[in-house]
Amino acid sequence: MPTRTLTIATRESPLALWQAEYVRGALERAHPGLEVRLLGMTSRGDQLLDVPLAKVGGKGLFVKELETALLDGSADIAVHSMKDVPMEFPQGLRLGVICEREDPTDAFVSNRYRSLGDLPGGAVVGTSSLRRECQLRARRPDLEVKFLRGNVNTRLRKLDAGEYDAIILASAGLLRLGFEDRIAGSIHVDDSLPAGGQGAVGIELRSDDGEVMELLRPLHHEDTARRVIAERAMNRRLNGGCQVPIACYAEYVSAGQLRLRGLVGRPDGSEILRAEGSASPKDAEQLGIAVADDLLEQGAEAILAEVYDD
Ligand SMILES: NCc1[nH]cc(CCC(=O)O)c1CC(=O)O
Repeated sequence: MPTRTLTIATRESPLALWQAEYVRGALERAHPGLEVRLLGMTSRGDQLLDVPLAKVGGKGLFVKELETALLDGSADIAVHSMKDVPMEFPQGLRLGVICEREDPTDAFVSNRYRSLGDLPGGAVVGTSSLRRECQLRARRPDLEVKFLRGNVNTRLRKLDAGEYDAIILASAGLLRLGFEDRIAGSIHVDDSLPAGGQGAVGIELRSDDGEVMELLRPLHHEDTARRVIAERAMNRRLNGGCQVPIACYAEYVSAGQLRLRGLVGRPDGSEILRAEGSASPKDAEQLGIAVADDLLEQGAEAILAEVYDD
């Protein structure tokens, strides 16, 4: 007899379901007798497929419905891609654990070309991420960037239909869904700095649910968490998320030192501000704030204000 049932609220895209199943498997392995079930739901971010996310406004387009399910008790935890999770949580909810990070890079995906450098002038590259777009345009102003949204499977289908010469996606999503053979190459973080939290899965729960928090604890990965904390602190200071031209990436340069790199750019690639710093992992939060402050001193605010007003 199961001693307890735990319900996971999840979006229904293939990637979201993979992540929820991953958490279900890890929880059931850690706690024999625990029965975990999935509660699938559709988010606004999944419905609004024909508009850039920067325009539909509001952060948390992918998490709001899941949070409602937590607050009304129909689910116990919500599983998220950390890069889609807003910086602040609603009253009564909190981030419980962050799981071990998958490959954090962006991937170059094409049926005809091997790398960004291999693309001829005028080639059409699909992405709707302002972060990817600004870095791409800065490096290759001769390419055409074309709008591309939809879940990972939809985006691959659009590439295969010939609408694009190449597309850029997170490596993590492709790897998780078994599409590693579609990755022509992962783009070095120097050339496409990832979004904060990219490749990491996080679990949200009710703040007062100590019992569920205890169940989640074995899934926590401290090294990943320190990196993601630094990245999110930078994003929080800049008031940005996945839908703005902000990128950041933290990595260990040694066991005792975390390095964070961040950038803010104009979507057209005409200007990119960069900053970096390092600190002890225990000071991850302050590291993120320091790198953000450096970017603000360089004029990040003006760039971000233009993007929000557009
Ligand atoms: N914004 C959508 C989204 N959220 C998380 C991932 C990929 C998986 C991850 O970063 O953990 C993706 C797709 C993509 O950017 O290609």
